[in-house]
Amino acid sequence: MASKTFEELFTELQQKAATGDPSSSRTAQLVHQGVHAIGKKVVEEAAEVWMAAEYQSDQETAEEISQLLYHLQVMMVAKGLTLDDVYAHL
Ligand SMILES: N=c1c2ncn([C@@H]3O[C@H](COP(=O)(O)OP(=O)(O)OP(=O)(O)O)[C@@H](O)[C@H]3O)c2ncn1[C@@H]1O[C@H](COP(=O)(O)O)[C@@H](O)[C@H]1O
Repeated sequence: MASKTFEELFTELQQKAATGDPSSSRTAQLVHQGVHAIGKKVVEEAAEVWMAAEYQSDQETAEEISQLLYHLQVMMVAKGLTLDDVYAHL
């Protein structure tokens, strides 16, 4: 059972970016650091998804995918993009 949907997480991250405290919110911290730092995390998490898919369990792969999706959403928030901006290309 999912604890939250993709859309619910995005709404939460928009709020964290706007009002969150970087000392307690990972999202606020990353948005404060900027696109360069977020981009490095996106690439790191993408590589971890690849390695998990090849060499680790399905559960570990799912966890890595969740971390990649989180960092992609943080990038969207940092750039001021909405879910509709991305869905328009699906
Ligand atoms: N879903 C996530 C999520 N997924 C991954 N992460 C972050 O990504 C990290 C995983 O990356 P790594 O394995 O590289 O961890 P790390 O080595 O400690 O990372 P670095 O500090 O080295 O960059 C985790 O430790 C978290 O900091 C997340 N941080 C937050 N969320 C959710 O985002 C929402 C807002 O969170 P806050 O902004 O922290 O309040 C909440 O619902 C959280 O559950």
